[in-house]
Amino acid sequence: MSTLTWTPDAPGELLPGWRAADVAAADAARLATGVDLMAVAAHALAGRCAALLRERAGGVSGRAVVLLVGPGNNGGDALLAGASLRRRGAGVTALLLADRAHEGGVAGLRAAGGRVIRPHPDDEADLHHAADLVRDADLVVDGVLGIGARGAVRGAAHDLLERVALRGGAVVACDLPSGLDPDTGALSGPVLPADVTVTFGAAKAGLLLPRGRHVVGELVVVDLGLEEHLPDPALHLVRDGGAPDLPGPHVAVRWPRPWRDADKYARGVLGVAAGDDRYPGAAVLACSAAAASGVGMVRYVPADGRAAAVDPVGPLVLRAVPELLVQPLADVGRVQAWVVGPGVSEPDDPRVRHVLEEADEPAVVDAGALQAAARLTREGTLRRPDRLLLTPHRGELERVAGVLGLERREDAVDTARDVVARTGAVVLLKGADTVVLTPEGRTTVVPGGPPWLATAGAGDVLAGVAGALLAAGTAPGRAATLAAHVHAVAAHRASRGGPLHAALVADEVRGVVADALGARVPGEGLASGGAPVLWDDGARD
Ligand SMILES: NC(=O)C1=CN([C@@H]2O[C@H](COP(=O)(O)OP(=O)(O)OC[C@H]3O[C@@H](n4cnc5c(N)ncnc54)[C@H](O)[C@@H]3O)[C@@H](O)[C@H]2O)[C@@H](O)CC1
Ligand SMILES: Nc1ncnc2c1ncn2[C@@H]1O[C@H](COP(=O)(O)OP(=O)(O)O)[C@@H](O)[C@H]1O
Ligand SMILES: [K+]
Repeated sequence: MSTLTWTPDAPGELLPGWRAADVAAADAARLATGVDLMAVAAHALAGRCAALLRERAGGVSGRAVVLLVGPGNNGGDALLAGASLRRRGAGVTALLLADRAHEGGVAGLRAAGGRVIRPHPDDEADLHHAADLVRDADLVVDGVLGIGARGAVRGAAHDLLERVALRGGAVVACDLPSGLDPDTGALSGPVLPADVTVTFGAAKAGLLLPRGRHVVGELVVVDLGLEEHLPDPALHLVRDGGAPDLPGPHVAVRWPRPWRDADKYARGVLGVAAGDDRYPGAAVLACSAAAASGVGMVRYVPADGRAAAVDPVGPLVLRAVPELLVQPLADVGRVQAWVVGPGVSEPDDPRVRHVLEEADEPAVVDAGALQAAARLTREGTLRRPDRLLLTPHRGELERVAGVLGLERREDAVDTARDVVARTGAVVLLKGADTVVLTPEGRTTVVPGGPPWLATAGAGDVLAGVAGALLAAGTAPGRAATLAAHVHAVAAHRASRGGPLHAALVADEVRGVVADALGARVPGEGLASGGAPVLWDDGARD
């Protein structure tokens, strides 16, 4: 599977993505100014195809290019790019896979000397021949469907894609890989994973969402001058620092830093209400990760109101983080934020009740506290939802949605959006990639760690990192995005391509943050440079 990178090296911390309808409307507005958008799009597409041919096949002239052409303008782009490649000496064959094809495109390719074939959808020999052409090509341009796509690819294109889906040669997707839903990234039917996706005018949201991201390859966004015609983006993707184990500029700019004469209380005290006799390790992991993230102090609150002297979990936590305080619920000192739920197995744990029903500080609500948050939402008694960050994985999200009585959705991101709307809290949806959704309607996709991160306790580490950020005054939405990114980068470092366990991820967190803060922030010199930087209040999200 390819991973997504994007070119040119766009400035900024986040890559925005838009809904197909918004891009189509912007296209129309721009077309009305008299610009030949298709010519610009096809020119850029041909340029990237030529570059890929040079990289992969040693040149353009004499190389075999096959165009998969659908009924609309997407096929038109591919045909015109094919004409350009033909003029550069490539052998270009267009396979027309629908009952109609862009007329100007077909004429342009023919005029340049390209070959045009229309395989009969019911003729086995025709399809067989077409599949052979695709398999033997140095480069395939996927121009079957673009933003006009509705559902899985149908007809001859479907049958052909099914036959060639696992071919080895280079694939360039025109605007988007056909079969990928431009809004949700859902893949239906056969899809040719692309080495490069050349997308026009603006990145489509589906190219950045978890399900779509992995068939996009390198993403090239062609500037069509649409900026002034586009509304706010539907979502953003967080960029890394150039490699998965390097933190991106997002962290350098937004991670809270202590000012010069800060003290431990002002820097943020985190209460951790996690772990019990069944799951003591969750407390260790959440506290270790919080300490590694730069919190001023951790107060660990054991189960059942037990004093430190008799609680069996306290000594384990103290061994991992000697500087923390073990304080039973009745005696816990002031905190600026909470982590509640990791490793909490009793639904009636008094710590959960305290944090969700009595406390007013911001809180990360994870694992054993999620259903209680849902139940209290239903009963209308959940306190300060706008200061809560819910961190479910898919299974937990389903259960939360069930308690809330929400309609079943096919896509977990849609379910998460419904949970945000119903609870008024930020939701961080865990998975191979992480998606953060806020009540203000902001959706941020954070590229995940390696699949090795799907391991017990990894979520406890994430909760600790996010809790430290909340304690420092970072708003829940921003804390979620920062924590998920640092967690993923730390996991890449802990893994180095091989197995990891959760405690190793917590160990890497400190180095990831240090590297991010040592990095230069564009226009600001050294990120940590001299002048006091106050914990900010999240207003910049
Ligand atoms: N609008 C513009 O000005 C620009 C459009 N451009 C290109 O035009 C594309 C959009 O063109 P269109 O609106 O013609 O849409 P498409 O080229 O995506 O094709 C949509 C057509 O395919 C058919 N179709 C839809 N879903 C199907 C399915 N599941 N299986 C089989 N056939 C299906 C429908 O008949 C529909 O008319 C963009 O993706 C982009 O490549 C670019 O040239 C840039 C400028
Ligand atoms: N396939 C995967 N690839 C990468 N990261 C994953 C994958 N599956 C889960 N993760 C990440 O691993 C962590 C698992 O958290 P969680 O399910 O809460 O585990 P636990 O409850 O054992 O701590 C999350 O950060 C999640 O995003
Ligand atoms: K396409």
